[in-house]
Amino acid sequence: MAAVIDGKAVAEDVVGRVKVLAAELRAGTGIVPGLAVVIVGADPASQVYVASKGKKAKECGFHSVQHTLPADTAEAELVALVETLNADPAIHGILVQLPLPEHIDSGRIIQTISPDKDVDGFHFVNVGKLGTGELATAFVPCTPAGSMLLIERLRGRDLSGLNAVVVGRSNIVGKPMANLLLAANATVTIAHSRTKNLAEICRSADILVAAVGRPEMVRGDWVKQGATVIDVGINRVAAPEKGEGKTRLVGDVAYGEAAERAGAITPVPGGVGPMTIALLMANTLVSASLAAGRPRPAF
Ligand SMILES: Nc1nc(=O)c2c([nH]1)NC[C@@H]1CN(c3ccc(C(=O)N[C@@H](CCC(=O)O)C(=O)O)cc3)C=[N+]21
Repeated sequence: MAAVIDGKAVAEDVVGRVKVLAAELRAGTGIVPGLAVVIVGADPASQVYVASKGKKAKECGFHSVQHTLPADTAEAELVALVETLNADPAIHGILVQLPLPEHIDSGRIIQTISPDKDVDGFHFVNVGKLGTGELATAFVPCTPAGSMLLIERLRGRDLSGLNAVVVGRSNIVGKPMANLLLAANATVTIAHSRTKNLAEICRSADILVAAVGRPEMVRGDWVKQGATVIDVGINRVAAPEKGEGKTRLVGDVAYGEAAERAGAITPVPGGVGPMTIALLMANTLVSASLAAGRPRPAF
């Protein structure tokens, strides 16, 4: 049976370090890390995530602001808000919650965020740095960065000789995850919905990362004996066994089956999700430290 990777505990560990470093920064320079979260529209799931980001930022001793804009906000207005935040010296991290309403070009909004405040790591400058291995100065997207910290704790920082398979090719998770694994010397395959022999390719993985957004798509017999399985999926599905209209969260991996073969596996919830928020705090602390002219803290 697989060891369960306690993402919540590792996230608390990361947040604990952020708190200490934020207090040191404040004592040494008077600078308080500032995080601005922008949400457009009232999607209930998005509001829950945004609230937990604000709560965690306060817990870290950060200056935390939230801008909630109506769903019909014009693109130009959102651009103007981002430009104001870019120019605000009290703000070191800007996160515009995705997805945005259809009438707004999210690419344009992301590229408006100053690369120095792009704690999501979505700006071309940060994507390019990650792609060229300039990890020492990049902001790396929080979900892959958090997943990588979990992998590091289990398998070390050097993944030479190990096969890693990433299922999913999004700009937010799949592609940056593959780049991080490659930077750690793993042999990396990116698989996706059009891949032939998906099960067979997954079975070659010593490290299997599932980020497809399809509930329980990765089955137990896709998992190599002893593999490290990182489940990035968060899918809300009906749970009639809990009562009428009830739901539960499942990942992109069929957990019970996969746990019989994996060496270690992340649960959902309590795996990658808490790490995503912890790395957002870490990125904001890094940004504030750099703005203060201090060396970049490592996580
Ligand atoms: N610009 C942008 N950056 C993001 O990082 C971003 C975003 N937009 N849009 C939405 C997604 C989603 N996301 C999550 C973060 C934490 C949990 C999390 O903490 N989940 C917990 C609890 C889940 C629950 O109970 O609902 C867990 O997995 O244990 C989940 C999802 C960040 N996102």
